[in-house]
Parts: sequence; structure tokens; C-alpha cells
Amino acid sequence: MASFSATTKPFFSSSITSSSSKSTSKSSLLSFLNTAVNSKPILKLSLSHSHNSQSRRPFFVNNVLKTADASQSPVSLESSSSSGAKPTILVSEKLGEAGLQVLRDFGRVECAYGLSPEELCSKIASCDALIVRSGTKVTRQVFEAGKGRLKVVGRAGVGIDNVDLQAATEFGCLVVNAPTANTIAAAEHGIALLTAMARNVAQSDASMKAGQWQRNQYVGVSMVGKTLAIMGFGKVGSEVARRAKGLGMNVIAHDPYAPADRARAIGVELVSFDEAITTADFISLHMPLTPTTNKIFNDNSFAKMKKGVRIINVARGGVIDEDALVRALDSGIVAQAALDVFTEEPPSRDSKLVQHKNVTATPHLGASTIEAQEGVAIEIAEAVLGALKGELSATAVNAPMVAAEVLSELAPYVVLAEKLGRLAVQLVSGGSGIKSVKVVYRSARDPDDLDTRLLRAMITKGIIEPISNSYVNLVNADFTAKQKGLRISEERMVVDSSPEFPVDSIQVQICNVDSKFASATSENGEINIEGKVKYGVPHLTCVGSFGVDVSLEGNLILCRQQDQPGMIGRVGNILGHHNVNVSFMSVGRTSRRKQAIMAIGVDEEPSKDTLQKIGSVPAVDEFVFLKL
Ligand SMILES: NC(=O)c1ccc[n+]([C@@H]2O[C@H](COP(=O)([O-])OP(=O)(O)OC[C@H]3O[C@@H](n4cnc5c(N)ncnc54)[C@H](O)[C@@H]3O)[C@@H](O)[C@H]2O)c1
Ligand SMILES: O=C(O)[C@H](O)COP(=O)(O)O
Repeated sequence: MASFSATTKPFFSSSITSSSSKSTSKSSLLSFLNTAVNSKPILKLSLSHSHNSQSRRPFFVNNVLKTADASQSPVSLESSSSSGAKPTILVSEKLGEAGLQVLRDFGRVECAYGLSPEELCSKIASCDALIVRSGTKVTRQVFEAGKGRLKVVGRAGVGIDNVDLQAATEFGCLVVNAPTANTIAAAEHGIALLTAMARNVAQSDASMKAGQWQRNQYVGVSMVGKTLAIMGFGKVGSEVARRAKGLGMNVIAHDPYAPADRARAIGVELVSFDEAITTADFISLHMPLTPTTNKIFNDNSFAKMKKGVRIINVARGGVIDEDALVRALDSGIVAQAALDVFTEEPPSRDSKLVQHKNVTATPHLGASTIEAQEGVAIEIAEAVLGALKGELSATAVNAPMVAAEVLSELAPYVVLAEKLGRLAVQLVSGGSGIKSVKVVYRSARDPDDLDTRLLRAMITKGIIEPISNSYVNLVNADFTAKQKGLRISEERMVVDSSPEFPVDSIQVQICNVDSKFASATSENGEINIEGKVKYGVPHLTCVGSFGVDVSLEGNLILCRQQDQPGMIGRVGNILGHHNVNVSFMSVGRTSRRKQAIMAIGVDEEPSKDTLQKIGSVPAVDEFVFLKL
């Protein structure tokens, strides 16, 4: 079969493809998240692409990668450690039974509640996944102890302030959460605290149980017509707002990131922090605990509040300076506080805050409804299983979230990207000293419509893994590149081709290094290779200034020779004589009878002797053997 491919460079190319190359192009999108080097436990998904059918491109159903032709079963999913055992999932806090059942169907589940930090570290070394709620501190030490095996931490809830995300990322461990299932429960608890506080429910109940009947002591305040400031207008905050409007309250909100139209849609005005806290009669906190929100309610902010303000906190204790709140309660600036969360949980028995007569306290019960706990358990179990299977999670906290349809579309390009990275690094003389890589994506689509994070990460993986013992995945690709002093710059070029496909070609250039195959170096001095996806299969289409067209699978011999008759036969004969099967061959040349490059795909790794014989063919100027 001869074919001509078009690139931006002037060249002629012909290609010979043997039937064996039509069968498979195996690679692993999933192993990207999970593969560990040095025979560490792996979870692997292999994709096989048909050579001749776009319709069998992989796609996602419920986040699971499939292909159109299920009978051919071209997706094989392995989920096991190297010993073939089921993954071990440690559950360190109480999780709903329905979620546990989902986990048990997939892996070995160990429920161990109330572990000390030391016990957790010692157990984690033999676990593939850890599921926690807010009570387990997942520290750097935990990731260090779980290194090489721990692949995913699942937070059965929203707040991930108890997980060291930086450490997770450094160790390539994915963190997923269950962000939606407890929203209503938390909002309902916020409203419960608001109303209970305003009407002194908890205090009067305690007084009655102590045998008293103090009707005058527990006169409350009404909520109707009062202004409630929602601080953090996200999922919980907006549900609290809806419910408070039902109580006849005037609701305002502060959230620097919330869209005004979402607030307007439920009749809430977004205002500045100061306007919110200075005008509100009630303030309800719903922001995450971050370095910015840590102790954001402090002496300074309490001083600005209306005297007699009432505060509800079902977010995180750390957003309030608790000592300052005690002072504000004592001075009467804050008339009452209703708190579900505390800086230290559980708080000390003699906590001035908990003991304060104007404080209503609950022990972090926001998410604790039967319904929410079942929902959260299922949500996190599915997220953790998905991650263990290598699917990109929709609730990943420390990895780019890529929509399923984008992922499906990008799948063959992801394979191409890793192979180009792997190939480019093997062309570097000595394989090291790489500091700067430039990637050029040519696409007919608007640059804003092309999400290249996954492709960049795969190129990084392809470049780094063959030359180091680093384990690179989507979670830690950028971090690892930075750590190794590798700068990857990206450029997108709009070309006149079909916008049906996300990418026309990917070009990888390694700058300021010598190449062991001089012909791979472009006129500008950098190693330059380019690839395309054709019918779902990654192809190498350019080496240096030479156009070629070979499918990227198996091993590759690149050979530069004088363009003259008989070269394909001569080299093919040597390989055949040494029992090395040629899967495909392509010749690219600058012009007739000048220099040409032969790209030969081989199933077996040729011996040194075989390669030497190729090198000693008089017209061959240089050659290189590359493993894909
Ligand atoms: N008490 C409980 O059991 C319980 C249950 C669920 C959630 N929570 C907590 O409630 C909080 C909100 O949860 P969610 O599901 O609504 O999360 P979310 O991410 O949907 O909403 C948080 C909102 O806070 C906003 N925000 C971030 N920084 C802010 C700042 N400096 N000022 C104002 N707003 C800011 C964000 O833009 C976002 O809209 C989290 O802290 C979560 O951990 C507690
Ligand atoms: O952030 C959350 O989801 C809540 O604080 C719930 O935490 P919990 O799972 O410990 O109840």
C-alpha cells in the first residue's frame, strides 16, 4: 500500500504496511493513572484500535471506556496488583453499608475505625485505596508510608481540608471526594441550627430536663424580615438561601467566585464581604477552609458586625478565630452562635466556646442523615472504584477534570502523545540533559476548544519515565516535570483541516540537546518529530525534516540512506535473514536520489549483530533502534 500524507513541510512519502500492523495498537490510557514502574502493582486498561473504523473509537458510558463493537472486546480491563490480587481498600471511618457493598464487589475492604496516626501509616503500606471522612488526617506521612501502592484517597464528603493535597500530588495519588450527596443534609442542618438558635430550643430543652419551666428566660427572635448573609454561595450556601427565603428572610450572599445570575435566579443579591457582615442580622458560613478563609472571622470582622448578630457555622471550625468569637459573645457583639464544626474536633471538654451559654453546638452532624450517608457512601465508592480502574474521575480534587466526551475524543491522541514523548527522548544523545520541550498542536479547532492538559501530561510521562525511575501520571505530571527542571511549552496552531477531529498533528521538539540520529534534528537544531492519528491509530509522520508514515507500535528502526533503488529489499533481507518480522515500512525523502529516511516497524528486537549489518549497508548513513 502506498500513501501520501500532507504536512506543512515539503516532502514525499510512501509507506508499506504489512497485514500484522492492522490488528492492534495497544496502549494504555488507564495505566497512565495507575502504572507504577519497577513492577509496582499496576492497574491497566489496554485500548485496541481498529485500523479501518472510526466507529470503533473508544468512548465512555458512565465514565467507563468502551468501544462500539463490544463483541470484539477491544478494551481489556485489568484491576489487580502484580500478584493478581484484588485491590485493598481501607475504610477508616464509618461508611454507609450500600457503599461498602459496592466496594466489596470489587476489592478487599478493610474497615478499621479510630486508628492512631501511627496505625494508619503502618496499615496504608498494603492498601491501594483509603476512604475517609472528616475525622482522619491524611498527612504527608500517610502518603510517604503508602508510596508505590496507595493510588487513591476517597473523601466521603465535601471538605478535603483534612487531606494534604500537595503531598498527594507529589506521590501521584489521586484524591476524589463526594461533593453532592450531603448538600441537602448540610443545608437542612444549617436551617435547623438557625431556627433552634433563634428560639433557644437547645437551651430551653436542657433547662426543662433539669426540671425547670423558664418561659421568660427563653424569649427568642423572629426570622421573618431579617437579613441573612450567606458567606460562600456554593452548593450548601445556595440551598440554605432557598430555605431561608421560605422563612421570609431577606437573603444576601458573599462569594467572590459565584456567578451573579445564579444568585439572582433565587432572589439573592451578591455583595462584598464587608457589606455582608455589616448589614446582616444572621450570618451563615458555607465556604471551604483554605489559607484565605482560615480565621477570616476574627476580632477585626466581628468588630464590623451589627451588635447582636447571630452566627451559624456548618462549614469548618477553622474559618472562625474561636477565641475572638468567645470575646465577641462575651461583649454582646455576637448575641448567639450555632456551631456544628470546630477547629479541633472533638473540642476540649472545657472549651469556652462550647460551654458558652449563648452557643448551640452539635458534633459535626451536618452530613449525618441516613439518606446523606447512604448517598455519600455510594458516591465515594463509585469514585474510588473508577479511579482504581483508571478512569478519570469527575470528582478528582488534585487532577484536571476532563469531561467524559472530551476524554473519549482524545483517547487515541493520548496514546500518540505518550509515544511521541517516548520516541523523542530516545533520540537524545545520552538520553539526558533535557531541559526544554516544545509541543505544537495543529488543529482546525479554536485553541480555546482544545484541552491539552492530558496530552501534555502524557508527553511528559513519555519523556520522563524512560530516563528516570519516576512514576508519572496525570496527577503528578506537571509537578514531576518541574521537579526535574523540565520546561514544557505548548503552542497551538490553527490549520485548515477537519474540525471533526480535535487534533490534526502533534509535534514534539526537544531543544538544546544533541541527537543520536542526526536526521531527527530540524534546521533549527532541535530534535523534531511529529505524529497524527489516522483511523484511530497513532502514526509517526515526520522525523527531523523528513516525512514518513508509520503506525506507532512495536519497535522502530529509523535509517537514513542515499535514496536509490534496492534499499528496502536490502535492509528487509537482513531483517528476514535474522528472523525479525517487519510490520510496516515507510520511506520519506527530501528529493529524488538525495537523502531518504526509512522507518521500519519490527515485531522483535533485532540483535546487535543484525543492527550492525544494517549499519554496514554502504548507502546507509546512520540508523537508530527505538522502542515504542
Ligand atoms: N457540617 C457538615 O457536616 C458539612 C457538610 C457538607 C459540607 N460542609 C462544608 O460546607 C462548606 C461548603 O460546602 P459546599 O458543598 O457548599 O461547597 P461548594 O464548593 O459547593 O461551595 C463553597 C463556596 O465557597 C466559596 N468560597 C470560596 N472561598 C470563599 C471566600 N473566601 N469567601 C466566600 N466564599 C468563598 C466558593 O466559591 C464556593 O461557591 C465546605 O466547607 C464543606 O466542607 C460541612
Ligand atoms: O465536608 C463534609 O462533607 C462534611 O463536613 C461532612 O463530614 P463528615 O463526613 O465527617 O460527616
